[in-house]
Amino acid sequence: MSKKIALITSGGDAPGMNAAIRAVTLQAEKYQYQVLGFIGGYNGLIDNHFITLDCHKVDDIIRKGGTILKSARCPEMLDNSGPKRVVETLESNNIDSLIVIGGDGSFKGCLAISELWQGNIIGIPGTIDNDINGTDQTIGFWTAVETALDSIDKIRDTANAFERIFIVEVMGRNCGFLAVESAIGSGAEHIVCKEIIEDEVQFIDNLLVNINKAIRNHRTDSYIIVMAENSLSFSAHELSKKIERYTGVDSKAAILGYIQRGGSPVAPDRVLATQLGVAAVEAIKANKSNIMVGMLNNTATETAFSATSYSNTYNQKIIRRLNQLNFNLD
Ligand SMILES: Nc1ncnc2c1ncn2[C@@H]1O[C@H](COP(=O)(O)OP(=O)(O)OP(=O)(O)O)[C@@H](O)[C@H]1O
Ligand SMILES: O=P(O)(O)OC[C@H]1O[C@](O)(CO)[C@@H](O)[C@@H]1O
Repeated sequence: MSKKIALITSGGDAPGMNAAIRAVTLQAEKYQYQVLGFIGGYNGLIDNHFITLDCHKVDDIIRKGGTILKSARCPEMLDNSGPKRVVETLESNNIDSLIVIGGDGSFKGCLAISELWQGNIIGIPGTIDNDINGTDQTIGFWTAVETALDSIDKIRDTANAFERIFIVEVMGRNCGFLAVESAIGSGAEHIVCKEIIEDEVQFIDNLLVNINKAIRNHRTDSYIIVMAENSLSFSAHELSKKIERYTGVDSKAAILGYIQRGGSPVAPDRVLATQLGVAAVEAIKANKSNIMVGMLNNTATETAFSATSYSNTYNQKIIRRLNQLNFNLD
C-alpha cells in the first residue's frame, strides 16, 4: 500500500540527524513511499512548509552536522492550537504517517497529535543529551562526547602548564550522561552531576576536601572537574571561585556550550541513525503507531511515547556506570 510520510527534526539539533533523514528517505523509496520533509520542527507542520525528499536531496548528507530540515522549539505545540494546526496540515496533504526525530519533549508533541489524528506516528531519538528511556544511546550523543573530549584534552594542556584547577561545564539539560562519559573518557579527576548529588552542601564540602587532598599530595599537575549544566544551584564560575578560595590554587571555569551540538557525526551516530531511520519506516509498514524506535543491548526496540521520558532510573544507571569504572564519587 502506498504511504505518504511527513518527517521533521525537532528540539535541539544533534549530529546524525541528517543520517537519519537519509535513512528514512532511502528506505521509504524502497517501498515507493513519498516523504515530505517539513522545515523547522513543528513550526513547519503548523505553517505547511515542506520540501519533497528523495535520494538526490539526501545524497552525501550522512556526514554532515546539523539538519537539512532545520530544527526549532515550537511553543505553540504546548497549547491546543499547535497540534490542531499540525493535523490540518497532515490532512490537507493526505499524509498518513509522521516520523519525528527529536527528544522526549518532541515525543510529547507526538502524543498531543495522536489525540487528534489516527495516522501512524513514529519517533526516532535524536538529542545530544542521551536523556531518553528505551534506547541505550540517542543519535548525536557520541559525537557530543567526542567534541567534549577534544576540548577537555586541550584544557588539560594549559591546566598542566599553569597547575590550575578547571571546571569544564558540558551540556545535558538535566541529565548527567554527557558529563559522565566525557569525564571518564578524558581522565577527569571529578564529576558533578545531579544524579550523584543528594545534599548539595555536603557534596561541595567533600569536593573541596578531596581537591585539597589531591593537590597537597601532588597527585596530579592539574585537576579537572567535568560538570553537567544545571547540576548545582550556582554557576560553574561560582564553583571555581569557591574552590580557589578554599585551596588557594588558581581555578577557572570553561563552558563548552553549543560546540557540542555541531560537527560531523562520529561512526556510532551515523550507524545508529541509519539503523533507526530504517526501523522507523519498517514500523510504519507494519502499521505501528505511537512508539519510538531505539536500540537496547544491540537489539532493535520499540517504546511507547508515554514511557520515553528521562526518569529516576537513570540515577542508578549513572552511579553504576561510575562505580563500574572505579570513578571517584566522594
Ligand atoms: N508537553 C508537550 N506537549 C506538546 N508538545 C510539546 C511538549 N513538550 C515539548 N513539545 C514540543 O516539542 C518541541 C521540542 O521539545 P523540547 O524543547 O523539550 O526538546 P526535545 O525534543 O526534548 O529535544 P532536546 O532535549 O534535544 O532539545 C517543543 O518546542 C514543543 O514544540
Ligand atoms: O538551543 P537551546 O534552546 O538554547 O537549548 C539548549 C539545550 O539543548 C540541548 O543542547 C539539547 O537538549 C541541551 O543540552 C541544552 O540544555
